[in-house]
Amino acid sequence: MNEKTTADLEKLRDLIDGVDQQLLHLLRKRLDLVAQVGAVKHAAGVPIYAPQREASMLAKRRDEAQKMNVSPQLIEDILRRLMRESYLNEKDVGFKQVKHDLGHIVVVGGEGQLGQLFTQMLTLSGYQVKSLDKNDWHRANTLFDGAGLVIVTVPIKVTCSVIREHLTNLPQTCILADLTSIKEQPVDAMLDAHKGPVVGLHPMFGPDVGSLAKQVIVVCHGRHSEAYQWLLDQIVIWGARTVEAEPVKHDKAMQLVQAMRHFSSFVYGMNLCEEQADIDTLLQFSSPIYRLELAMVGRLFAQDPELYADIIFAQQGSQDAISDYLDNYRNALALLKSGDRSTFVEEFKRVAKWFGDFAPQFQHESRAMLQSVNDMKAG
Ligand SMILES: O=C(O)C(=O)C[C@]1(C(=O)O)C=C[C@@H](O)C=C1
Repeated sequence: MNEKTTADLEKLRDLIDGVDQQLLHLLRKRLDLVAQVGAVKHAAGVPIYAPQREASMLAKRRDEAQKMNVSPQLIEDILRRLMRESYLNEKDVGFKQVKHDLGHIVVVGGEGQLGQLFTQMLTLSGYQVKSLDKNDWHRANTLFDGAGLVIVTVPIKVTCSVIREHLTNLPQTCILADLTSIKEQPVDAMLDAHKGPVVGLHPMFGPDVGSLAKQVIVVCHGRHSEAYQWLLDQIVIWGARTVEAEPVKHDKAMQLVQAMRHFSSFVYGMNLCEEQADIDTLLQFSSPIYRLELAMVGRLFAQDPELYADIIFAQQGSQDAISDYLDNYRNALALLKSGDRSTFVEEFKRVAKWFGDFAPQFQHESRAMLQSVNDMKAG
């Protein structure tokens, strides 16, 4: 059935169409300017992401919006979305190459998704990148000859054996780095296998990010940091932020942030499957928050099970973190079964106090996310 309309409504809609078309022209104009910014940044080696510029620009536009009786949040949302577009456009121009006398780079596991992403970023920055995948070991010596940087990005379960068995004869000055999501064992293995510069990296994002702007890469220093400082500078030019961490501390955090988180999403999905839940019906009755939650769980099952098995099975300590979680779940269930509502409320308050200022901050952040989930609904 056609939507109801009137002649007056259609007249107004024509005017709106005109304004939207003007907006499109303005967007084109902005994109052209951003392309020029990209070229200037490329030449000067200025990072793609400029947080101070963003903050001052957003503050000014919010202020102006307020005076024009336009919602400050509206202009902020639009500008943030536009800046996301800028990161992608500026990336296409390429990046300034920080290190010129490096020799080539070898990505071990270059055919994997993360390997491909790093190959793309390094190539866009002017480096010569060669891939070494599982069927290429027979020509490893040729590939490593003259290499200035070797990056290991193979499944976690084989990372240490690949390093210990195959990376013991790299050129002395070559930098050895890895992108594994655990750090203690791979960094130890790299330090044992190679006597030159070593650095452990953990990109805190999946390979499907369009650009590295605002993304975080954890850096675990191994040896001779002065030799690979250029790589960290290069990463910053890509728009990412580097965060230094001790491998053991990093791995402990990963047990909670990754292994336990992914495991509970896995169980959530498994439970829906066991219950033979009808996802269409669930979605129909879903508030945005439930839809978001379902999307976060569902997206897990759109990806490679081997990858998640790798992450979840990688650390012995993850089992303890998951067992603790199960204990807490059991205790909370016992409260529910006993009908002890007041203790539940007390527990709730205790945890809320522990979250402190983060609780309202997360509420604020999630509000924007939930609104975008709602915006994306069609029909
Ligand atoms: O001004 C810049 O440095 C830009 O790259 C442009 C722009 C924008 O789209 O306005 C994009 C990314 C930066 O983080 C800040 C602003």
